Amino acid sequence: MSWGYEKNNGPDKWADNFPIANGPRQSPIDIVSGASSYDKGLKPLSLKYDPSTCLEILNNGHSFQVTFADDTDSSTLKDGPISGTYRLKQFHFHWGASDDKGSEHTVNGTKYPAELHLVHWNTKYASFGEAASKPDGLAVVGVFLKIGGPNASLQKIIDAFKDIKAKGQQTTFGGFDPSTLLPGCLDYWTYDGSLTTPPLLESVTWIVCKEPISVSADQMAKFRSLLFSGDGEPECCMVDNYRPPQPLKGRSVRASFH
Ligand SMILES: NS(=O)(=O)c1ccc(C(=O)NCc2cccc(O)c2)cc1
Ligand SMILES: [Zn+2]
Repeated sequence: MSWGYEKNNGPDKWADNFPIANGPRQSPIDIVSGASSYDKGLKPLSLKYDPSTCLEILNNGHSFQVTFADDTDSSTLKDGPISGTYRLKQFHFHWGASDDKGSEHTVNGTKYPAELHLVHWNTKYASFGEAASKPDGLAVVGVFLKIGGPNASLQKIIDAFKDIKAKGQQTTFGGFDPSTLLPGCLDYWTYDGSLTTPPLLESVTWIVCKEPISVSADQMAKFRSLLFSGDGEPECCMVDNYRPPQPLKGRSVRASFH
């Protein structure tokens, strides 16, 4: 039985096969804004994305993800809390069965209906797979989604859902610019954490944007029409694919803003 988000294979069971689930730098966390410390040494994020590196969109049975060509430094993250150059590998989302939950990180206990993760790997290593096992190997930019007006950029992604409804389905998806999914203000919190799904590797510098982007209630409903299940299997809606906040275990959370 592989890991998932159901009662019998969900976050509370992951430690059975992945003991690092109870490790010292697990993600996500609840961000207590009053306990985060402003660090004037933190630089602004430098995100440079090339839409021509966008390759395909796929349903991997846990979320849907848009994958990028990462054989050159065309789409990169620099500065912010990191040193060196990190390449964009993919982005994906986590969301709830209803608008009152769905994000992985929370802010002062507040859950957002969804959270975007832009996943980057440190080019001091040869590949994503190698970087994923190093303490400074990955950097994930998290962006909260809140219910508001329709998001034109998200709509392009939603229009592709008909081709990736079931687990294992994928389709070409080119020319998409992920910077259209970023909020206007790139103020962020940052802390040392992990992947939020198995193998839960403790290799992620988390960069969580303070400002959410908007998504309409109808657009959120389309996310919930995707399936965890494969074609021909009993249909199981892809919802609540989020891990709850994990213990801080003494870590500090820094803020790039006052
Ligand atoms: N939700 S998350 O952004 O923390 C996240 C990002 C990427 C991954 C991921 O790539 N998992 C597959 C994987 C992990 C380690 C090494 C691999 O070769 C593949 C999982 C969770
Ligand atoms: Zn994620």
